Amino acid sequence: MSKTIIDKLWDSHVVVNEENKPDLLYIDLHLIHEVTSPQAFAGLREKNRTVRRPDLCFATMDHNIPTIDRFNIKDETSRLQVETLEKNCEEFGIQLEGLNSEQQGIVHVIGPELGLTLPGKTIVCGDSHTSTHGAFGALAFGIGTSEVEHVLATQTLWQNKPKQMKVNIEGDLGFGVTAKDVILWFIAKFGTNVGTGSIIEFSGSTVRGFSMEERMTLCNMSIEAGAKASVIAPDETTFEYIQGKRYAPENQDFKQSCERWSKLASDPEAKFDQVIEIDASEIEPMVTWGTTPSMCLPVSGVIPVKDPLSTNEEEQALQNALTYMGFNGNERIEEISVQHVFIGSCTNSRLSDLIEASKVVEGSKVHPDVRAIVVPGSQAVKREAETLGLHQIFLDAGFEWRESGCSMCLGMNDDIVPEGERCASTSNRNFAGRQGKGARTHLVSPIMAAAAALKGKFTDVRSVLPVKELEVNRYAGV
Ligand SMILES: CC(C)[C@H](C(=O)O)[C@@H](O)C(=O)O
Ligand code: SF4
Repeated sequence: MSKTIIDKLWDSHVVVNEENKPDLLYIDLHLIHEVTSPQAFAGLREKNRTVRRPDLCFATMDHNIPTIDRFNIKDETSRLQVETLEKNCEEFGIQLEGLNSEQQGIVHVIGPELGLTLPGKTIVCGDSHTSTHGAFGALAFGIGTSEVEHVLATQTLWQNKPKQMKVNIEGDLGFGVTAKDVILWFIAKFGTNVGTGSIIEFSGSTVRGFSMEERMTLCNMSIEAGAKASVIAPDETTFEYIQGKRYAPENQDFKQSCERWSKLASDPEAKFDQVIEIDASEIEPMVTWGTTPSMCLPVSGVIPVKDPLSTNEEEQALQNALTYMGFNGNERIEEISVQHVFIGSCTNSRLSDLIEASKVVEGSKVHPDVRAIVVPGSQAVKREAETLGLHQIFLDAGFEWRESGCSMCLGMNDDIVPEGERCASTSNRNFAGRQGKGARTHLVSPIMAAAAALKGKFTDVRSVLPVKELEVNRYAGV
């Protein structure tokens, strides 16, 4: 029988399969961070249990940590979570990349760059953006804290098999259009529920042409389209990225792995529950204006006012979003001024993101009314960027250059957007209060964020630099 890549990944991990019951799946890699693990470890302790496979767990701290003076965690709860993770990892024998580790970083950035994230694996983490790892042809999804405890204790997880959706993206992206714009455009067009109950396979020539970092951006935000997970079939680009990574298979083992991984593709006749076709040439640089990622327009767009065709509920959602964001409707995106620019997060803090943003910034100055920060996704990204001199380009322009962490992506650490102020952010969520109480978030690509930093308002990045400067970077990563 023909199988999709999702069937292949799923079926090869089923430990128990009984009719009308969820399947018990074996988990190959369990990523852990400080926010969603404390109660899970406490649960183990209460029940006098151990961690079944500490060697398949890997922990880091990223959400709560400061990005300036990183050892000085002022918030009590944050400090407690970080200290608790340290104690738990020590007690249960789990490898932890803590604040003084050269391998520390956002969990979804370090998994791939260390070669822990590999095709064919099942990967879970108590974090919704675990979908990022699907870019490698892994079955990767976020789990809740009680499931974290279950995986720690058993290395398995009960799961109902989701529906399957194929999103096929064909053709070349226009100049200045990035993977971030593709996923924002997709959510703007099909909504935040299009993927609900499904795993998405992204396919097509556009996706094949993407670097691993671009693929990760796409899969990272599939969760904002409601999907449980997303996956991209591994290919030469994937293998090239993995080769030589710290924990990746080596030599003969690597060659054999590649042969095995090459079979992880949907069979031509395989059936999906839904298929969506996208023409990449339609996509433009995008900016969110509201409080969901689907409230999003091309940079040339105008913020909506009342839509006569909308239901009462939709009308209310629109009005609430306009009020929260401080708009009346009818404003042009390019009129919106920003006070903060954040280049970072597990969506867009990898080396290629920083390289692209630096090309926009080089030789210019941040607008005097803007505070702009660059937060590399990991210590490795930071080191690589510094070797390339990117930090100097950003610093010379007036950006702050920070230590790695989740930072301004969410209001859980010192990097907060003050009430009523606007931030052009390369992160993935823009709901009310995400970057701090009353903060107004606009999601964009790294190059659009860089352009906004220079102009003090949203601007079409395509007008900022000549074409040759902005050739999409195919750098394979650190
Ligand atoms: C803190 C964590 C549970 C959360 C998530 O699961 O996504 C965070 O990473 C986020 O992006 O909102
Ligand atoms: S960078 Fe943002 S989205 Fe990613 S894990 Fe951290 S908080 Fe979640």
